[in-house]
Amino acid sequence: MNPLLEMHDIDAGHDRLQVLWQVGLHIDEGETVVLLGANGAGKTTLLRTLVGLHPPWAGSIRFAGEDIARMPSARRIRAGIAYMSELGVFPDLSIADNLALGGYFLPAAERRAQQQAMFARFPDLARRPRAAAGSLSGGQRKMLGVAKALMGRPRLLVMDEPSAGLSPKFVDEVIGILRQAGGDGLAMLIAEQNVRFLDLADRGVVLDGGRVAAAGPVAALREDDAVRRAYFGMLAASQ
Ligand SMILES: Nc1ncnc2c1ncn2[C@@H]1O[C@H](COP(=O)(O)OP(=O)(O)OP(=O)(O)O)[C@@H](O)[C@H]1O
Repeated sequence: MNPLLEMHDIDAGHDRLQVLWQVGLHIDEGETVVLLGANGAGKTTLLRTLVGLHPPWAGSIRFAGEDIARMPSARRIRAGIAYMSELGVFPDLSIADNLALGGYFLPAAERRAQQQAMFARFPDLARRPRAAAGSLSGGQRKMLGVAKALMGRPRLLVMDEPSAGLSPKFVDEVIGILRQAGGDGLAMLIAEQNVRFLDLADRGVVLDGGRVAAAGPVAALREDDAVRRAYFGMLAASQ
């Protein structure tokens, strides 16, 4: 199968501080990949580089066969890449307006149809569509973030720490929502510190100090002693 996304030899940083060192990553159509790493490992920098919010210093990014490394963010969205930042939603805007923003590039009729489809898929959001997103519970807010990202019918959904700030109960809820969001050929890249997200994944990539420390199918990663010691032990202990 041809990869949907291929990133090769990505170097990136902030001012003169290099954060990513020759990072490579690929995702096939419909595949879910979890990007694991401790605080400061470079996960957010890598995701922002992928979606066009942070220019890489070096390296290549191909999406659906096209070189997108210098493509502006707006065109990457139109090409099928949706990004859910750690914040996810605009808390002062209504649920309906958050969804409408997610479908900003769609023709009006399609945007309305997609909004109805999201309300049907996530009934919790349909109860009070005019309520501010900030009035939702933590889990529901993530649900809205996912629905907003799905509005534009992406081929790849990129998420930065969907579990951030959530209690274990809501983490379960978010994992359930993402399970529901998958399928239909949607690929997902999820940056996380919470190893429980590996349950969702086909493959994992472990970033350590801005370098890929390990990558492979989830089962193989769980068996990798170095990875277990460095991450799973530490992360399991932090749950
Ligand atoms: N805007 C910035 N200016 C300067 N340094 C930054 C900036 N953003 C991130 N960094 C630094 O880059 C490194 C990687 O940060 P990044 O946010 O990519 O890691 P992360 O793996 O997403 O961490 P976290 O899980 O804490 O969000 C860190 O050392 C961080 O201090």
